[in-house]
Amino acid sequence: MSEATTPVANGGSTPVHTPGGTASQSDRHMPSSGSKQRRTTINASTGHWVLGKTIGAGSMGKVKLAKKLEGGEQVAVKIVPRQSTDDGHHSSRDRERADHSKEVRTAREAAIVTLLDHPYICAMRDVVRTNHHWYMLFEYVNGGQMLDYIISHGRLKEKQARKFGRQIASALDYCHRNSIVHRDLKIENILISKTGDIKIIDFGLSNLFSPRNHLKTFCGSLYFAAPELLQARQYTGPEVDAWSFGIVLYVLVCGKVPFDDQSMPQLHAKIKKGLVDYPQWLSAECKNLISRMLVTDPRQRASLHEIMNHPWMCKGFSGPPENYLPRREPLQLPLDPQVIQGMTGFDFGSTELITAHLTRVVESEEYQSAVRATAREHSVQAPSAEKKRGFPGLDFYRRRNSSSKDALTNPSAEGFPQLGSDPTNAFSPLISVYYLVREKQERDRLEANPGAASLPKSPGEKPIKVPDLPMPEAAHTNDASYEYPGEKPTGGRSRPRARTHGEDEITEDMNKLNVGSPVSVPQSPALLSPTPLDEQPVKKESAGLGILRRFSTRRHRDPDREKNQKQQAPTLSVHPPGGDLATTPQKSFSVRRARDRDPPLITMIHGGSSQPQHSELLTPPSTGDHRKRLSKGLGRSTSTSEADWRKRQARRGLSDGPQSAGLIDPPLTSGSDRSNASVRRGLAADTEMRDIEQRGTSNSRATTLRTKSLGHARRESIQARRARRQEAKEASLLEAATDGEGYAAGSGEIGGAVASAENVKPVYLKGLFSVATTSTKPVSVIRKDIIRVLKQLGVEYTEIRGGFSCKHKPSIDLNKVVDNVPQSPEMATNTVHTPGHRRRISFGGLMSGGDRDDHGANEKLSTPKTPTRKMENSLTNSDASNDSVGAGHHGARALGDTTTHVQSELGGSLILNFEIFIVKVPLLSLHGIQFKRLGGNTWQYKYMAEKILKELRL
Ligand SMILES: Nc1ncnc2c1ncn2[C@@H]1O[C@H](COP(=O)(O)OP(=O)(O)OP(=O)(O)O)[C@@H](O)[C@H]1O
Repeated sequence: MSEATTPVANGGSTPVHTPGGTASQSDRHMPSSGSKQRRTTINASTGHWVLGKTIGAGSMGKVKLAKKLEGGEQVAVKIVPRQSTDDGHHSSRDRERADHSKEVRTAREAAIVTLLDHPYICAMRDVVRTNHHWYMLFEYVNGGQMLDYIISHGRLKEKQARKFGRQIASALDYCHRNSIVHRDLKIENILISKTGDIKIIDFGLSNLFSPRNHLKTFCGSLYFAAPELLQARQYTGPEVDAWSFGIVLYVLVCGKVPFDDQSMPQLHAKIKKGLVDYPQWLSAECKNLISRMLVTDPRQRASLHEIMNHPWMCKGFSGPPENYLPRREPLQLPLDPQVIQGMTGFDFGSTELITAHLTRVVESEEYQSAVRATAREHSVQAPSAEKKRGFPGLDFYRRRNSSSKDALTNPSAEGFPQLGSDPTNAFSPLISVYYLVREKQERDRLEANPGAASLPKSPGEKPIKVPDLPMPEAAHTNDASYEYPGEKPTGGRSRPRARTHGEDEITEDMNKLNVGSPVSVPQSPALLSPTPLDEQPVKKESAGLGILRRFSTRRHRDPDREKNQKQQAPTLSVHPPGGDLATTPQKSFSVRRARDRDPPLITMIHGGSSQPQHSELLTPPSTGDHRKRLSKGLGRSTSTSEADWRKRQARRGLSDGPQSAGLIDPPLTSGSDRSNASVRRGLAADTEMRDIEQRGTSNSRATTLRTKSLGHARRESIQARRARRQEAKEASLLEAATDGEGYAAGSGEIGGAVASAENVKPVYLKGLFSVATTSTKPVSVIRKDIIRVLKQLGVEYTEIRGGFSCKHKPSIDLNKVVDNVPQSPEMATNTVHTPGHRRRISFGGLMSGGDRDDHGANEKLSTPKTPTRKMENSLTNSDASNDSVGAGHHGARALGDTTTHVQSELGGSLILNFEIFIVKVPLLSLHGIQFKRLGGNTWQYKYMAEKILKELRL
């Protein structure tokens, strides 16, 4: 039913509330009932946005590009359907529960992210909730995913990894000091901006934490999940992010995940044991840091503070990364009622309750003694720099940083300030949110009136008018928990992502503080009232499978539930992207629906023991000087992101921003990274070659790669002049062809689109290319090569502006083979029906639907017994997918074996949708190719990208 025909509270006559303002009411005039029209515009408080092409998809929904009518600003819109469309597969109760869970998670993500202001966290611009959807408008991050980066480059040099690592640390520290834990940090949730800086996305599993309480929701992706999660232990919060960060760092520097196994139980066991294999090329410092992060005992694990101060992190920099926390003073009474008003979207209860409880916290002896202690500390140290980092002690840095030996041996807690001891940082969620709301209001105020003075110093000042954040109707039940009740049900996501074995039960801080009774909070934040938008519910689309999501033990753990799941699971099908622009009045958008409507046939790519498997596939070709040269932008000390952020801050007049001298990463001066570079390069190259040989991708590949890395530079020097001449010619043409975001005139699908330089999109990603992805060949040759390789690999493609829209689809209907599949998925081998190429390609477990213990022969066609199961290797909410797990059904003890469910979505995950763009690398006389995954399994995608690159021989 279209939204226009669904009577909703507040209908079109009531202003739509958003965190950023009030949306316009024009949506109420959208087409009426039964219309198949899909939304093409969004009216939000920030303006009118025209939806463009789909740029990503996850388990919550799809992400589309949108352009502002006024001014052309672009944003990424995460479109989250509010009603599950798993018709016939779930009982209505299950569906309701799932929808409710999804609702509160989305509301929480919106509520949290809208308050954050950090250069390395993807900012939310606006949010609109309609009858059927949430539209979350984020800043558009157009540099691709970190995953793509790793695929193109393989493992990173430590210096490059350090840059990213510092940015991740900065963002996490900022979150943690605001009482927010991300809980789903993984390589896929790290995007790269056009300036080469990271942006963390997807706070859908984030939550508030209290240093004095515990969470117990089991969520995240298995490969990145901390051992305590697998053991169903309660946790405070930051420590699980620290573990995930350790995994991410390992992936960055090693090009593979540290814990991997085809067998789910084995994988669980490996994670719990925490035995990590460190490649020999890794520096001792890097190894030490990762080993401090991947400590199975969370109490012994490095805190963010230790991580940020670790010698490896600080190498070449003047100190730990900046965390961009604004300067804060301890709270004093009276509280600002306007700020309190802004906290009502946060599940803390009414304004009266919030005021009462916050007052109690501020008056509590614990808070007051923390204030006194902090004041004492600050009085004996240089205040500004340390405070800006949120760290209390300068001598502490000196101590930790003065001796790498010290830092390498001491446990995390020793000598480090503990979260919760600083009245301005993570003392309690209530206090953190108070600061965040106040700072957000201040930013809004300064944006609206750039000349305005900074924060009002007293609550007596005239309050700033901010929009209300009313609760959604579905969310007015609650208890004294910071964890939304929606933690219980899993969430009706098209692909459940949040996995939990329990519900967090954080008792309100005041209990622990002895200042009063627990806060009674309403259920979930409501950011918006519904507005009558007419639209087709966005259908599910498979994409964004976690890098780790490919296993499941569920069917082996509980046959009954397995059967149940099979019955309930959606049939194998690929849904068209419902939100695409079939009816858009904006002719300027791309229409790319056909690829998603194709039948759910699977092209079975071959597997074989000789083929690369999972994480090993991440190991890249070796790189040479050429790559080094190309990559030199990565070590920039002050990123454009930071610069942008600073500019914003400066505009706002927030002098306490990150612009403080000395706090920003200085230019890299240390030669230590370079000193052993050649040795390490050699080692790395050798190791890579060994890897390549071991995994059987053929010696010729190794040779090719090695030759390429050396030969490419030579070739380039010869061809450089010619290319430069070409470049000048092309430059004028490029400008006109840069709109590769779906706003191109006409359909956006153009024959022979990249036949000439005219359609080549220049990218300013210097440093984000490697030998494997760049070439001095003319565009026309690259285009022909790509077409040749795509045909050779049986990839369907359509030429689009600047590149190719590709689909690699199954050629076998899994429904027909479902009963014949062997149990063993991990050595899945399938036959590729590609003309002239019978290849053996292993999905490396991506087809896994069961564990290894009962697997069959390697060469068998291996697909999950239940084709509709997801192959994700994510952890599943106890309530997710209507499967209770953990204590409720199997007992927490058995969590390791029972809580990770098969969540197959074969149809979606085996159909790869991706794009290849031929791009121009400015100044370097090169063209590069960029991959972008739109949907399908990560590993399959990774393999395909590697395969194409290899065959292209750029
Ligand atoms: N701000 C953005 N700019 C550009 N692309 C984005 C942005 N946000 C998301 N995407 C793309 O959309 C994909 C899905 O986004 P996101 O991870 O937020 O969705 P999700 O449904 O929560 O995913 P998951 O299944 O991992 O939980 C991302 O992997 C990315 O490719």
